[in-house]
Amino acid sequence: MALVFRALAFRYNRKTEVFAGLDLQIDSPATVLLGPNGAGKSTLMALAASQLAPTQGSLSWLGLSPDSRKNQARYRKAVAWIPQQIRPVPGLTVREQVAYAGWLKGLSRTAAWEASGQALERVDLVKLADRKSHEVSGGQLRRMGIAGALTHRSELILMDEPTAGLDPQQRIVFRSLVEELSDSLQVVVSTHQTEDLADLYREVVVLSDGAVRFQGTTDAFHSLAGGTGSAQGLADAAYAQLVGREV
Ligand SMILES: Nc1ncnc2c1ncn2[C@@H]1O[C@H](COP(=O)(O)OP(=O)(O)OP(=O)(O)O)[C@@H](O)[C@H]1O
Repeated sequence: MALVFRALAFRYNRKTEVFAGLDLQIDSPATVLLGPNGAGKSTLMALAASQLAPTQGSLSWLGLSPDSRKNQARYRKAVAWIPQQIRPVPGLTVREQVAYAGWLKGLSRTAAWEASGQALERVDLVKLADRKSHEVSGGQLRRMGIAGALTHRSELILMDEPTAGLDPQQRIVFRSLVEELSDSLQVVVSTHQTEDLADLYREVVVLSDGAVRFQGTTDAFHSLAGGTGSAQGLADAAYAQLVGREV
């Protein structure tokens, strides 16, 4: 399990350089990416998903780089991306939308339909399978996105701010899903929520101004706070120490 960025540079335009030579290797099955607004988290996720291409440098997943059309197709099959804003195809049901995700990644129609049923069970959305996908809640939409990734057996799932806007109950559902997923595949999540850090994620990466300020286990992250207290209190204190701001 290794997502590797080497001397990665990326700019949106002449004014906005987000990364200028980033080196980062993510091996852990469950990693959380923290950072203040504008740190580059979403950009890094989109690069890792091969939705954006580096200006310079390289990235790879298990040695595979999305550096040609053929490699990109293979890469995107293995690496799934759940962006902040999921835009369902209007008119499709949840089950159709999930099957569509599998079909887009090369499954036959029959295989995609079968896989969508299994994936919906895994994310606990069977009851909503026949609901129109644009009529479900934000948390359900994200689970639908994950189900899409499971249809084509992604090995790495990148989730950008998956808990933003979720109520406490939806966060609990999401949490157990991440726990379950990280037993069999690699998960990288960007978030502003430090509350379930210790229980859910084995590794923390803190990004600020396009650079890695910290990478290590959640215990090592908490110990930066240099005291005792609740896991969330320690995480908040460690974070504030690294970037001088609150999450
Ligand atoms: N499409 C774009 N065009 C130009 N600049 C962009 C674009 N998207 C992001 N940026 C800029 O790139 C930098 C990194 O943004 P990014 O969205 O990756 O940060 P982030 O850490 O995900 O922030 P947030 O926590 O607010 O989502 C910021 O300075 C942002 O203004």
